[in-house]
Amino acid sequence: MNDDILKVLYSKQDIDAIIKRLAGEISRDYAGKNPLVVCILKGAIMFMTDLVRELDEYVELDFMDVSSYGNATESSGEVKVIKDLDTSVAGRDVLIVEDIVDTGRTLSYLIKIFKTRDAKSIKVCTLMDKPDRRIKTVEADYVGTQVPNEFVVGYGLDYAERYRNLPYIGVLKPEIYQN
Ligand SMILES: O=P(O)(O)OC[C@H]1O[C@H](OP(=O)(O)OP(=O)(O)O)[C@H](O)[C@@H]1O
Ligand code: HPA
Ligand SMILES: [Mg+2]
Repeated sequence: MNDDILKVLYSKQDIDAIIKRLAGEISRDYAGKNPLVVCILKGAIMFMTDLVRELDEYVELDFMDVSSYGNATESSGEVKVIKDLDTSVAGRDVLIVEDIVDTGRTLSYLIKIFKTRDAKSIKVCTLMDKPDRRIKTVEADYVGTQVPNEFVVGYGLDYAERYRNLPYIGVLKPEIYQN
């Protein structure tokens, strides 16, 4: 295990089981719909690529890069679009794929944008939900698992751009970000 990790919350096997369940629900709900799956970079990259390989239906993929955390463990409060979609969402069934919903700022911003762009439907699939920290009232339609109010890293999630490539999700030792 990486020395900076206090404890592992979800092993790769745990994550795979969560993804299989979510993929079953999504495949059932989107049968015949050809949704546009929008991966929110960078955190959701591992989750999205594993999730779509478990889906039965045709999907299209696009990517949007938004950021509010910079190199910190607290949201700056301002969400910035760093890379926009290539695809028009007008008239499309959009499935936003997120790694984590924390304060909810990122998600509420994205939903607002996609509504103004006339998406036919907007749903959200998140691997993790951290409801204790919510500032914006927003809920995902598909939730992998709820996590406690701790800063988690791995499987796409970073602290200061590190730990994204860990194959598991763990809690970072507080001394790493307190120093
Ligand atoms: O609910 P919130 O408080 O808005 O937090 C959740 C968002 O924050 C993280 O992204 P971040 O801005 O760190 O960018 P990254 O995915 O590139 O790490 C995470 O991947 C979510 O997108
Ligand atoms: O717990 C977290 N870990 C990493 N990135 C995050 N972005 C929001 N919450 C988190
Ligand atoms: Mg981040």
